[in-house]
Amino acid sequence: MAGTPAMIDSLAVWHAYRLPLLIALAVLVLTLRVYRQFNSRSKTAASSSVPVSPRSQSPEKSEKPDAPAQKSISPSTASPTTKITEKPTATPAAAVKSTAGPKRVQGRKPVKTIGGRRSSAENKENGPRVSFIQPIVFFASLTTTTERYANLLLEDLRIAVEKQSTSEDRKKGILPPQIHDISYLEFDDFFTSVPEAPADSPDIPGTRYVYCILVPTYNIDTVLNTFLGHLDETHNDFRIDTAPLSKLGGYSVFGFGDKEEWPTEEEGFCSQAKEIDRWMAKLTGRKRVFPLGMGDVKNDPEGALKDWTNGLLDIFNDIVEYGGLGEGVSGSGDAVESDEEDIEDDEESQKKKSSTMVDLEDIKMNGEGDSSAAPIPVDFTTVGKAGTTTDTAKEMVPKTSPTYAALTKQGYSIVGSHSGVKICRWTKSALRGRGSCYKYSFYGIRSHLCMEATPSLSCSNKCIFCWRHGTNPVGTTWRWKVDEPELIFNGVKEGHYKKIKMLRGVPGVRAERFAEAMRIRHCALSLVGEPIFYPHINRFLEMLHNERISSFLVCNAQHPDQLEALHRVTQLYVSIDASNRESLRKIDRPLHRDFWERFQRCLDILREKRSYQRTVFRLTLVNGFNVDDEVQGYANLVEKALPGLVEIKGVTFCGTSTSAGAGLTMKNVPFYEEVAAFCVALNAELERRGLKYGIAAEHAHSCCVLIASERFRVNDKWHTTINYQRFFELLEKEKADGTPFTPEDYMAETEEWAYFGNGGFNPDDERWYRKNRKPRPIDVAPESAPSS
Ligand SMILES: Cc1cc2nc3c(=O)[nH]c(=O)nc-3n(C[C@H](O)[C@H](O)[C@H](O)COP(=O)(O)O)c2cc1C
Ligand code: SF4
Repeated sequence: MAGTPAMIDSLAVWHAYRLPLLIALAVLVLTLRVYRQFNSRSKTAASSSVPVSPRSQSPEKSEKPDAPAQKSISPSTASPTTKITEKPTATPAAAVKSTAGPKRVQGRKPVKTIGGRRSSAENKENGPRVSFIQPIVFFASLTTTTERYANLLLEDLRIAVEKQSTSEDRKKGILPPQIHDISYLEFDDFFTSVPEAPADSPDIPGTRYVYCILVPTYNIDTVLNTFLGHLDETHNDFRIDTAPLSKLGGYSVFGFGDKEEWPTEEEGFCSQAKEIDRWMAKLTGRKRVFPLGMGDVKNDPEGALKDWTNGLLDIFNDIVEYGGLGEGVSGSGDAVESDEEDIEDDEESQKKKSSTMVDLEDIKMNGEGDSSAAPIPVDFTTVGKAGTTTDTAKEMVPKTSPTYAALTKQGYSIVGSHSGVKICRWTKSALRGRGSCYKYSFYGIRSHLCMEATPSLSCSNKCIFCWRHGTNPVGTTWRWKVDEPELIFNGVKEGHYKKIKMLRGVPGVRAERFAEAMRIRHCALSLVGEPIFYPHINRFLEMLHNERISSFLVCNAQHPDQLEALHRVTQLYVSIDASNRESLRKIDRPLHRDFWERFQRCLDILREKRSYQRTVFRLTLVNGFNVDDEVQGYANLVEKALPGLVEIKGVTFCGTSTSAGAGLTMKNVPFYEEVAAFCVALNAELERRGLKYGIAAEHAHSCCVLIASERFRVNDKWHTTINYQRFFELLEKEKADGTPFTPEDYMAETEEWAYFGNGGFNPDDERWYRKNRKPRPIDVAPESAPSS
């Protein structure tokens, strides 16, 4: 059928352009639909048919009272037995109560973020910089004990206020405390929303309340149950933000209980204080400024309260000094591990999250656990010569280098240009009363008193099982700028304390352990790298000892000259990663060509040092690499160096690309039974050779066993522990008048629970098993990794 020319033209155009035209049309229709959908949704929100509550019209503004500011009660005006309840000036919640209708509460829902980190935007939400703290003491008391202590706390706070500068134009500080008896309290005034800052505060926008809550525990029905009910209800009320108290500066709880009747927390000691602490964490968006404190009414409760108060005041000063809670605490800078509150406390979410749940000790600080924090390999071996440590020498880890970024991301604090400090998982565990590392069972080191540091991040090996070697600089000689030991010493201490402080808001951290942790007692120079590589290692050690900080130094048996020149340490380790040349080459992948000769020389030096120095072999067993048929070889090495102690542990699987490249998998991680069997075999071989050793202790939790020389056996009892006080006395005497001393002079009896066969877990601590996982070798692997 023929058409008109115009029709034919149109058809031709249609045939030529139909495809682009159809696509354009489809896009247009789609865009219109999306636009309309979006538009209708936003309209629904704004033009909801649900009537707006009259109280949602910014009650703070419209109902702000003219009434005088809240009155501060000082102990002088409050007799110990007076029930004191100061009503705050009209608060948003108070205003809400005066009219009928559902509550509407101002607050901030905590933002859930990956890994518990909060964005800077969220931090801004916390409002302006905190310049003034207004402490409020809340207490409940049936038989007046807690009330008495609440008044002591009030007095201490008042003294702290008086000690501050009194100048009129004071820009920051602590305001006079208030006190309230929970029994007479209108809960809504304080525990449904945050009252407004007192009108007489010098800086209203910069003033934050901090709640200090003191409660006893009663297993009968009391006001505490009503109070707990209110906290629960507030948190779960769908009309109220889950964290309506997030505008607080923070909170902390102290409980009183009776250990005679309720000896452990499992049996109910201070259980209600614990519950309140958990609810407050949720309601405030995890703003625990100081760990939960607990006092046993039969055993110096006042002392425990004093320690807690001192800690609290310290934090108050930090808050006003730095304008917020500081790093690591929710609602402030880097909310490290803040999501733990949910992981631990929220039973429901625990169930939901069980498949992905991890234990706190596994969550490494500063993104350590983050797979994106993959190590960046850096190799410095091609540059420089020994001794080129002039001013023009390069920095080992410059701030701008990828190595610096990778290490800090893994949780190291880099000090100066070549030193580092890091908190180990056992320190966190000990702070929470969940046990210390094997060094507690073997040598009496409580992990929360121990600092893990190194003055040299560089190493001369590339061990297959090292967590960090891909990240670390390596080299056979020191050819970098050398930092002064003072700088390193002060820097590592500062870094350590800073990291400890970051843990104060973590659930379960015990107030008394937190306070103890603020005084370093031990230093493990085994973090990573090679500490004796640092040219001023002896001066650094002297600084540790001058502050009575014990020194455990681990070296990799590759630097005999430095080992020979090393001064006395509390305990000297040499890593023995294999029993023969070939195996050592495969495992340690040393950079020195004469690595075996160096290794042998180090053993000779160790043999010489053993008369006046505690010496240790540290063996790390890797199935398929250094275990099979090597008992004889290890016995040869022991026979050569005659170390005082032999620590044997299973390798920790680190899952880095390096270890994978070396063919290391979970199969290479020995089970504890395998480690124990190896120790029995080695011990038998030593015995067969007439060498006087025995299996002294174990820490099954970290897959670690200790073989000790009979030098440390007195009256049929092992003495592998160290009397640190005695060590420092002897050291100081030696320094003063040259009186030498031996390892036997400062040994102490090993605890029976640590003996081989008894498990090695301190019964005073709470054994903590990871949930929802079968025990596997990795579960019992201890330190983050063997370092050198
Ligand atoms: C009936 C009763 C029940 C108690 N229940 C517990 C308890 O479950 N856990 C606990 O640690 N202490 C418990 N206590 C001890 C009190 O918490 C402790 O004596 C506290 O100091 C009392 O403080 P108050 O004088 O301020 O009321 C209980 C005491 C009484 C009299
Ligand atoms: S694992 Fe090492 S660093 Fe950590 S507490 Fe024990 S000794 Fe100290």
